[in-house]
Amino acid sequence: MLVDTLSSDSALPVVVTTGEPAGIGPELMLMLAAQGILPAGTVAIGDPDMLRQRAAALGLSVTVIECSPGEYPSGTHGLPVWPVALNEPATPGVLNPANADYVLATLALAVDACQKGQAAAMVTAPLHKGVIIEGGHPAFTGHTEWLRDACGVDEVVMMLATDTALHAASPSWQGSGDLRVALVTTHLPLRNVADAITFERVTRISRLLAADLQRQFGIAKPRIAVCGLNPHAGEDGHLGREELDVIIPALDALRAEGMDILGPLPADTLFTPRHLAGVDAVLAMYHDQGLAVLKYAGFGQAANITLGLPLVRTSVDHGTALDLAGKGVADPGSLNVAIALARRLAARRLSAEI
Ligand SMILES: NC(=O)c1ccc[n+]([C@@H]2O[C@H](COP(=O)([O-])OP(=O)(O)OC[C@H]3O[C@@H](n4cnc5c(N)ncnc54)[C@H](O)[C@@H]3O)[C@@H](O)[C@H]2O)c1
Ligand SMILES: N[C@H](C(=O)O)[C@H](O)COP(=O)(O)O
Repeated sequence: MLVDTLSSDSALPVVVTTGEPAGIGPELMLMLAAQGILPAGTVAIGDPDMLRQRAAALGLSVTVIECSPGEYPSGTHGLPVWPVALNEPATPGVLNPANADYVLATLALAVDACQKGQAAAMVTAPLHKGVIIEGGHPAFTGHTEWLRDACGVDEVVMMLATDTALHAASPSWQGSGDLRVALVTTHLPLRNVADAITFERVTRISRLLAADLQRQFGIAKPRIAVCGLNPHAGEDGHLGREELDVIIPALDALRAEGMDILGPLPADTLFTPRHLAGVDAVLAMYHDQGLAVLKYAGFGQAANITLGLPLVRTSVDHGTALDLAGKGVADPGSLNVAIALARRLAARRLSAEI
């Protein structure tokens, strides 16, 4: 399991931004509500009329209950929604930059609610980075970086984790337990990755990862396995010098501080059960190095957690899936995992007062 079995006993709701309105986010939320598996105290943030139209189009029997931000009804079977109005009507599968500000407004409302103590945690359904950029936000690269700036912190860490506890019957992940993968670099072109792997960055991200594995996941002394950047972790400098010049000195410095760090290890064999045994998290150097493995192991059974924030934020392990939007066939499993994990992390924070 990712964390202990604490369930949220906070009186505060967990808020879920419904994401890109042309994507699958709105219907995944409606599907969970229609299946009756949304935990009480879950509130959606989005356009109520869009959600009603999407429910009707998909034949989902869900009563959308519009509430004022900060309020939510208890004991009802519908989907409580804090309203944010679309700028223009949304069509499933068809992106519209005019709604970029709507998507960001849903995020701002969720952050505000967490900061004001009106919500215990926030969960984000997928947004489409490209259309946010085209909608007038050229520096936008993703929720993770946007939340870092919105919360006024210097650094955050993107970590995705499988949660087989919620999918005990799934055969897809045959490793030594749940897999957690954090990233040194996130959303930047592959061409720029090597230059972004600096001593400073590797040490900062590793320290944040270890601190939040302790603080949020209750792991007293986390063991972190670190990937090399180059094939065969650089082959002693013959296949790239980043390991010798940057990563090994950074990991040596972290070990000298008392951290339990393995590596750098060749990334192609690090993700095998023998190497993962006893490891609490893998630190990958770049997005697809780590997330391809994580998603192979548990797509639909994993969640994305932003570490280093003053609030709890989880998200799905997938994107807007425009090819599936409006069809009612997308898998809501990851959204379910993300909501359950947010509740557990919020409960842990509450009990530990962290
Ligand atoms: N948490 C997030 O906000 C988040 C996460 C990942 C990607 N994205 C964004 O989503 C957009 C599309 O990205 P992409 O095409 O790389 O990835 P994607 O996850 O949207 O789609 C990749 C493939 O997975 C399938 N898929 C995705 N979610 C699924 C689900 N719930 N059930 C079944 N199949 C599913 C899609 O149909 C597609 O074939 C991009 O703008 C990307 O940046 C956002
Ligand atoms: N890197 C994430 C993934 O592949 O699932 C995704 O793009 C979401 O990132 P944000 O949470 O930063 O939007």
